Amino acid sequence: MQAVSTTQNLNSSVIRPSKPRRFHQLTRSFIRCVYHNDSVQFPNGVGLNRADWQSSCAILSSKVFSQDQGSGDKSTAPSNSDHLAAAVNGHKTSIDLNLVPIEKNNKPQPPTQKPLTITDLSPAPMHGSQLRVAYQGVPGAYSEAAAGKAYPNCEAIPCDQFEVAFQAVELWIADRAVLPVENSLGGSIHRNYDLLLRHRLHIVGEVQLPVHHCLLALPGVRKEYLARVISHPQALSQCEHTLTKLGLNVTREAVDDTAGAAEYIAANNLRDTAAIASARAAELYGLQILADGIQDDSSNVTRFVMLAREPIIPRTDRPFKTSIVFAHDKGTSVLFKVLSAFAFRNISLTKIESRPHRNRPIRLVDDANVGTAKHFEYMFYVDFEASMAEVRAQNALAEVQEFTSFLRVLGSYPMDMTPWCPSSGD
Ligand SMILES: O=C(O)C(=O)C[C@]1(C(=O)O)C=C[C@@H](O)C=C1
Repeated sequence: MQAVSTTQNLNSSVIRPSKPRRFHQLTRSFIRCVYHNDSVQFPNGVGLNRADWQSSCAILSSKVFSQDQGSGDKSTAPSNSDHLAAAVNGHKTSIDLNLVPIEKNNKPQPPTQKPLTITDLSPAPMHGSQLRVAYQGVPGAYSEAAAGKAYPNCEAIPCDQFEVAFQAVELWIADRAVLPVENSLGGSIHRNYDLLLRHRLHIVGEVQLPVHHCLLALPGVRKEYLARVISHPQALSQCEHTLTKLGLNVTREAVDDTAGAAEYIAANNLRDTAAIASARAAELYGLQILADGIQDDSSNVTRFVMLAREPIIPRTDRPFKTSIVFAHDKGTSVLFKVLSAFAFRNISLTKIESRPHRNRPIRLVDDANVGTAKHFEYMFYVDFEASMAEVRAQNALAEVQEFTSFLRVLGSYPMDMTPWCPSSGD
């Protein structure tokens, strides 16, 4: 299974990339030309004035840049300026979301497009005008569909890991990344929360995608022949009860993405294995649909965030959401105070998530009489329903800053307000 094993082998090298000397030199000259006049030009032609945005949210830059937990080791994680690195385009992709070759005789050609790996992240010329959007997985993955929903007509760039999608944007191989952060059945995708903190990309939007799973197998295979079901761990957990109800006597195996599971079955002609994946993956890899709509809940939905190198300028003429992450020195007792900064201003929280504090996971409290208490320390991620262009949001964050030792705004972005339509199978 190419995509799956590649991913696992690359894990350590991707997280700690080595930076050749030439990389730094290119980086500096490129920054000079992009940040001319202190304004940033997006590839789509939209100009941003950084001063406007920075003053409008008036946030906390010294804390923000000094205390990022994952990137604290500057020798290994790319710095902010490194992220605006040289124009690179070593990865030539050809696939269009709507233009996947499917032959008339029902013998589909599997897509030739390979997931981006760390070796593709090398400098090369700038790209053309089509927005290039990195996602994790191979064609047919839900993340690819989310990229297409977020940016219709984009060029979707498959990446073999979440981290590679982040790096693709940082290295200008892609203009945006679209990554899952939570699912209505499976919960949070913690890896991406951790990566948001470690990298310097900004959340510029969100998109919610109804996820409709199918059980796929090679043509002619019947459910009774199956010994194994493979898929992304989230997809397996989203279908857990239905698999049991179908009476399948199968082992479950996790792989990197749903469509990759379908591709693997087709490539290896596995007649005892089924994949949980989309109907589009069945079409792409020539599998049949044994069961349709096997998610445990028909309103199964995954929320994705769109990431860019620069923030968007927050507005007040439509509903906005803001995502922050913070930590504090005084244990969880501060949490109530932080949350009340929003409650007092009638700002609704839509999500709160905690992750272990990497640099300082445990706080010891010694009491001579009873011993040593060991408290876990956390990074808290909060989404709230307000734009950073609103004074109440700015005031709330100014107050939050009083209680916290670290605070970073991950992004202030338009809420996905598309009408609700549970997964229908397309
Ligand atoms: O494997 C895929 O197809 C993905 O896009 C990944 C992913 C996830 O990470 O949660 C996305 C949406 C679904 O919830 C299941 C899997």
